[in-house]
Amino acid sequence: MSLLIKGASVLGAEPTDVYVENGVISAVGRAVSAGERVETDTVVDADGLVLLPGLVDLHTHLRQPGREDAETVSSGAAAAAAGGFTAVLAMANTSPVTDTAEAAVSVWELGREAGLADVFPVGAVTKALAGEELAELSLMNRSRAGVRVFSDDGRCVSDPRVMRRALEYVKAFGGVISQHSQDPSLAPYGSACCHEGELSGRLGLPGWPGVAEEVIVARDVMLARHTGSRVHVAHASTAGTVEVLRWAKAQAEKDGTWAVTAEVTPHHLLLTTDLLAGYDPTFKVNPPLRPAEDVEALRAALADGTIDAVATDHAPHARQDKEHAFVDAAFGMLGLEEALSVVSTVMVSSGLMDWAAVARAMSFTPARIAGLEGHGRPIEVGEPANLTLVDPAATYLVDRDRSLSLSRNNPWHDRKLTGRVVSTYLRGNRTFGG
Ligand SMILES: NC(=O)N[C@@H](CC(=O)O)C(=O)O
Ligand SMILES: [Zn+2]
Ligand SMILES: [Zn+2]
Repeated sequence: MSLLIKGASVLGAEPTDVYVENGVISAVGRAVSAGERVETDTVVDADGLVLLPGLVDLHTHLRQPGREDAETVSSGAAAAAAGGFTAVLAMANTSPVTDTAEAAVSVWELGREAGLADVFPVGAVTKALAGEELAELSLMNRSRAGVRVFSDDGRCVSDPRVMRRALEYVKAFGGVISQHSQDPSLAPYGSACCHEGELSGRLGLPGWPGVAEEVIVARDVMLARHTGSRVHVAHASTAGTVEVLRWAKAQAEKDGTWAVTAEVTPHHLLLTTDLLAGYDPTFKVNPPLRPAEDVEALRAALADGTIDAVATDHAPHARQDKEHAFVDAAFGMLGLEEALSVVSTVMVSSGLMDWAAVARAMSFTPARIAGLEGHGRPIEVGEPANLTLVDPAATYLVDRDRSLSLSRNNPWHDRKLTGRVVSTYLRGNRTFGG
């Protein structure tokens, strides 16, 4: 099995050829197609296209087990491949929760069977996400699924004593706690359903102030420093969080004994709270969409590296859970298929980031944070051919009905985006596109 990708701009640099044999990159350079290696099973003309390392999503919700009507591991992996992802981390808030080694291995195996993207289960921090007793962190880590990222996402590990113990525990095997930062006494789950501000008052919706995120981020970086461990801030959404991160990263660098990393979602990079004026539950998400000042701060933080990664927080929901009055609808929106296009539109077209920076934020760094092998690797000889081809000039209108996800809660429907995934390869096998 061999594949020749001709004339691709690797990470936005001068066009070159990439030759793949048996799932591994075997040559890179302009001479490849001119030389002796013309006998290739598949030749892909990549003129005008950008070649990136396969994207890695630190934050995906697949709904298997429990809500296979909203998403399965297989449908989610198909959506991931369509979005240019070759690896996704599947959050633990399934039913039952991924809080045992058996549950983690089962998700991992479903991913293997689907064969469309590598699916790495995230383990719960606490049993049943109840926030009280630590889950089987070490057993999940030592299982075949090799879990390194733990999160109660959907819920905050709000008890500081539990968070401290979790950080101490994962330190032993180089794990990381990904925190859904929401102080439930400042922003009660379920009821606080949009950004607290002038608009929430006018709409009569109970709000969730930015400080409910910021106090947890501030607390957690101090706990990470105290324990000498690693914390990852999931879906950062406010300018205040960015300020705390800036300070904390400078301290962590000085100390060299602990670490804090952070992700931002595509929707928090583009959408603002005023979309809620129409009461459309598609835009109901946790953390909520914020005002334009926060969006600006998040873009700047991603561009300067204060925020390390883009992660989708792909959160599929069945129609019957979304089609309700705003206050009663489920939280969450789809994200896998359009993530690269949103980043391209918001960050690349504006000149805030180049393609090398996109590769860092959507592949190299997330793979490093999650401790993945074989993903987020440079496009070099000997590396696994996990690759994504992007047409940087393609402009298209998003159509939610063309999605490979089983759900339709797509916030990008009818929006014009620039930059589109053309094809995705997992170890040299095409998992999406032509
Ligand atoms: N983001 C959301 O609004 N919802 C997520 C949970 C979460 O990420 O907090 C979900 O599981 O649906
Ligand atoms: Zn969350
Ligand atoms: Zn989430």
